[in-house]
Amino acid sequence: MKTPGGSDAAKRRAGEHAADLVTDGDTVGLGTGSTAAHAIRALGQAVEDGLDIRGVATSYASRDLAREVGVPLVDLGAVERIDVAIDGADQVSDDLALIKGGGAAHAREKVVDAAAERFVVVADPSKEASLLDRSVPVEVLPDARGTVRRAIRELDGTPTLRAAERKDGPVVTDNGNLVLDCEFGAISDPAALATDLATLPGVVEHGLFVDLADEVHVGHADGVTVRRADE
Ligand SMILES: O=C[C@H](O)[C@H](O)[C@H](O)COP(=O)(O)O
Repeated sequence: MKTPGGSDAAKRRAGEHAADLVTDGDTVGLGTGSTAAHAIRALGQAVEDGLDIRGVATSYASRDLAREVGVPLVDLGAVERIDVAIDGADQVSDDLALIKGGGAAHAREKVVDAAAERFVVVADPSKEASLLDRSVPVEVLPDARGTVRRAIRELDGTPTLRAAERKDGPVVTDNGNLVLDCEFGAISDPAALATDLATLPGVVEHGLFVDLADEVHVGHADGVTVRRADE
């Protein structure tokens, strides 16, 4: 689930800074969420100014925004390689592990972000943490919600079915599935938890992104700081 907060100016600085990395001919992964949206808008402006790229959307929302601002799109199913992906995060740890999926887009985001030669995370300072401790979104097949809920409890997690805000009933993802937001407290070993979650039957994808981010661009009042995985 989304945590409210984070300055929009900081998100915009991060998004625009990351969009500057994109060069002519690139296939670009277009992340989902309020921070990635700033990057998509900046890319739309760059395309208007002559940049030649094609975008790969990670959700209906990023696809619609890309169309609105004039970023040419290609279907994920038609690409084998992505040059750079720009995507937001709900939380970023010191070692660049991420929690994503506040907008329930993490399944497609993970495919796109993992396929990118360069995966750039954009964030505001409210997303930074030494250890991940937010709830982990887990997308599940609708008929597996009960069995996965039980399995999450056996992993010492507390699952909550994500409810829709302007519709009765649960959130249904772009893929037609449901989301369990799973509380694990402070996650000392995200890689181990990621493996445990990935092996549960009925789990389509979870929102732990471990060893995927190449760099994180964090917007501040007076500029942008960049942290790299190889530093
Ligand atoms: O499912 C949504 C995505 O993982 C978003 O990238 C994430 O929730 C961050 O979104 P925002 O930039 O709006 O905080």
